[in-house]
Amino acid sequence: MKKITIAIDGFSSCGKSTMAKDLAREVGYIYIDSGAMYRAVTLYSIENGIFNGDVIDTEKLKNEIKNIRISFQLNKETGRPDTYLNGVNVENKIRSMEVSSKVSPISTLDFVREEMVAQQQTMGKEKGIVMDGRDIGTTVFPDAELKIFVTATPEIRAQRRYDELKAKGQEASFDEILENVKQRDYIDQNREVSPLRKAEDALLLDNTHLSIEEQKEWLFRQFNKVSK
Ligand SMILES: Nc1ncnc2c1ncn2[C@@H]1O[C@H](COP(=O)(O)OP(=O)(O)O)[C@@H](O)[C@H]1O
Ligand SMILES: Nc1ccn([C@@H]2O[C@H](COP(=O)(O)OP(=O)(O)O)[C@@H](O)[C@H]2O)c(=O)n1
Repeated sequence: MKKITIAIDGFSSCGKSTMAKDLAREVGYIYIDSGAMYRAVTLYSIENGIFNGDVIDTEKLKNEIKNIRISFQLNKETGRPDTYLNGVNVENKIRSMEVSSKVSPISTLDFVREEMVAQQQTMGKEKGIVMDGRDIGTTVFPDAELKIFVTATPEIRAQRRYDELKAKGQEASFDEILENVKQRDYIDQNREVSPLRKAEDALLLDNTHLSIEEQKEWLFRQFNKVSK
């Protein structure tokens, strides 16, 4: 079976990484959560005085972007990759509401995107990779053999994220999450550089009424059609 590149894009919190991780594990591909990389840059910015309230010191971040090293390491307990920022495991910290509320503005910056896209393309050089995000099928891997664009209603997506945070024992407000999901969708779709949009050759999946199992089966069917 030939190795291919799989790009999964779409709106926030609809289940992209859930299905991407499952597929990667099953077929022995590398999985990369590109959103985790933008979240790590955001966490770095919060922790290093790049934010003054909501205002970003873009000059400072531009000077420091090359010092931000992001990597992934398999967590043996969860069987999934954890995100590391300059050698420190930040997997939990990058999922906080504070990071969620600041990540989309950081992701509009052209020099941040340039750096992340270059790293992502290096990770995918050998193919055999599943990457999820917002611009994977349009910008990072425009030649990917399989492209999926996932969507679901904002209310369902906010509910899924709410349930996830609650299950982890984290404080969460449904209304705050719904507002954040809608706000990020707006910024992600309307930014100048690589806005969130469906690549022309991507398959559309609305998983509002699909279970995790059903969407996984759907993705496997698409993979089997393309990788033969
Ligand atoms: N089809 C589904 N039905 C119900 N919950 C789902 C479904 N797909 C994913 N989830 C759950 O929704 C939450 C968000 O999924 P995730 O894969 O992190 O989304 P994304 O990567 O698109 O932000 C997770 O807790 C996940 O377990
Ligand atoms: N390829 C990507 C991936 C994420 N992002 C940005 O990073 C944010 C967080 O991505 P994510 O995948 O972790 O988002 P969730 O839907 O998982 O909450 C998005 O809202 C985008 O602003 C991006 O600009 N490009």
